[in-house]
Amino acid sequence: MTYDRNEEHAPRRFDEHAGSGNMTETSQLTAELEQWILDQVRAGQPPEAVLEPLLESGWEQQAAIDAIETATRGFLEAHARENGLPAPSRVPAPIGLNGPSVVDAGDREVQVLASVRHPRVIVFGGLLSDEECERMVAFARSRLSRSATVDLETGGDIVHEGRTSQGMSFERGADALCRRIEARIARLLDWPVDRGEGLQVLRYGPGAEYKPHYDYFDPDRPGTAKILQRGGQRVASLVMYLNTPRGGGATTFPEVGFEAAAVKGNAVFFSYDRPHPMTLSLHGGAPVTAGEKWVATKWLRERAHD
Ligand SMILES: O=C(O)CCC(=O)C(=O)O
Ligand SMILES: [Fe+2]
Repeated sequence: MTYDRNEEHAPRRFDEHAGSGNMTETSQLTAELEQWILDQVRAGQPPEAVLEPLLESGWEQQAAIDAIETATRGFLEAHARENGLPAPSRVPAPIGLNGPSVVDAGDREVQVLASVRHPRVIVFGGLLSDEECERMVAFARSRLSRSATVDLETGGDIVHEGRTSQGMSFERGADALCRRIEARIARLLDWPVDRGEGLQVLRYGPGAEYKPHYDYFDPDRPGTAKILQRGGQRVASLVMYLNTPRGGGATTFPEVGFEAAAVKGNAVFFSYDRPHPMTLSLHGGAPVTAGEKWVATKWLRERAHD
């Protein structure tokens, strides 16, 4: 039995697992296929190792992903319960491995520069135009300097104000530029605009860094339950580079020795299907060694964040 539409293109690897014989005309999650998928998951195969044979057999990518999700959901939930882990959530999954090199993001074509399976990381090229980056920086910079003036006038807590002046948050849909970028991100990541938080802009001066951290909310902290009422957990992050620092400033994933270079207009996306270190989503902004670094971060939630 195979799950091909076209036997001539039957991939050998899949045939070995599935045996040979009848050919199905359409992509269907038969009981046998469901069992085969579960066998792969139980054997510890990564999702791509399950997906690829289906794609090679002629399945549409989305249909194949849906079939794998359906087949594995119950198993993964039970596995999580038995091992004391948080249950996995659905996450934005914009492309598969060895997918297209260019993705249509509606009003712009975005390049796929690099991709890692675990942690799930994708580096995008040309997500923002130079002009969009410059407008975001100009807008944020004037806000930051204004807040510094207020500090001087009030003589407020300098350390605290100094920290907050390094960042500013937009409401979602705050202005036309934010709306345009948010719509593009929603299309690129196939994740609705209303499941995104407002953009957050950060500025790192020379020597500044963001120590490795997780972006999800720690389930063990007392304040987390209240945060989760509005849209659930964070399940993915998109860090967009608004300039190219003269030195340093990469986004690092220290557990896997991977870093995304900060290049103006590019972005690094990473997802984490549960609030747990097993996602390997620990990441940080490495020290800026020369010049400054500006980023805009978009966090994606499980549900609508209204
Ligand atoms: O600046 C970076 O490269 C990382 C930023 C980040 O981790 C965040 O905004 O949560
Ligand atoms: Fe982060």
